[in-house]
Amino acid sequence: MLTVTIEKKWYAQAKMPTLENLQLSIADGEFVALVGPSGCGKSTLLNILSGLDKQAQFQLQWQGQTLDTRQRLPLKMGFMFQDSRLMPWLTVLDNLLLVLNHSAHSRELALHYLQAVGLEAQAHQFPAQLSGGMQRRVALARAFVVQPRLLLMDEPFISVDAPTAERLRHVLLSLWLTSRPMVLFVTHDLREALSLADRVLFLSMNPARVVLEQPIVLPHPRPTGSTELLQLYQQLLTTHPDLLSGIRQEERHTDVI
Ligand SMILES: Nc1ncnc2c1ncn2[C@@H]1O[C@H](COP(=O)(O)OP(=O)(O)OP(=O)(O)O)[C@@H](O)[C@H]1O
Repeated sequence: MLTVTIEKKWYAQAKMPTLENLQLSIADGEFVALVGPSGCGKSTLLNILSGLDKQAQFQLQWQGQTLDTRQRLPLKMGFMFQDSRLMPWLTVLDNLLLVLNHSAHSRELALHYLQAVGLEAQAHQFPAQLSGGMQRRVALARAFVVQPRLLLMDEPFISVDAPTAERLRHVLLSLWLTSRPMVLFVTHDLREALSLADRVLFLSMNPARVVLEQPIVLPHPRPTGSTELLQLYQQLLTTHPDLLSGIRQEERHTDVI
């Protein structure tokens, strides 16, 4: 179990803290989705966990032990961001080898993950030769090839069309079910959160706190258009209309785009 307690994160020019007294836990092998309105601090939270942001006051506990937050989290971590962030001058295979530091068996491992995302045949192509959806699959392979214990995902399927996003979620789930890292998955899209996660955490606006925690017990696969998932979605909107209104507006905005 990983527990993070953020006492305070206050950006220099801000009128109030972005995060305050925010606590969340992720069990070993658990997939947790984090939803909340734009600007509430989701990326800030991932930056703190990843070690990019060293200015926050926070505490980490891993397996009951308090960790020294001046050091990086002693867990192998993987990341996936809103854009695929592939190196354009490297082939698909070399993009994966880069994060493996060309260690022993790294080529074999990289090819294994490219096969897992259905891109073995594209190993020697460059990112620009691939579609946007394929580039996201390379980014997924790169996130998993390091065999992370904790995977931080910041809206990784934003701005791809709905069928491609559905396929990417399917690939993500098959990778996750094989190796079961802890996942913290940020999204604006409540249906996406419900389709992937074991548990969904809802954040309030600044200072952001976890205001609702929803376990999801539906079996996988859970397509975003399935009756069970839509029922759960509607039920949440009916039970927590105020809380979810900010998120729903953003979903509508995304639909329009
Ligand atoms: N480097 C920074 N300096 C000052 N303020 C910042 C900085 N980064 C983020 N902020 C502010 O902190 C708040 C939270 O930003 P953050 O990007 O974490 O939100 P978010 O929930 O991830 O938003 P979105 O869903 O739109 O990506 C926002 O008000 C933002 O303007």
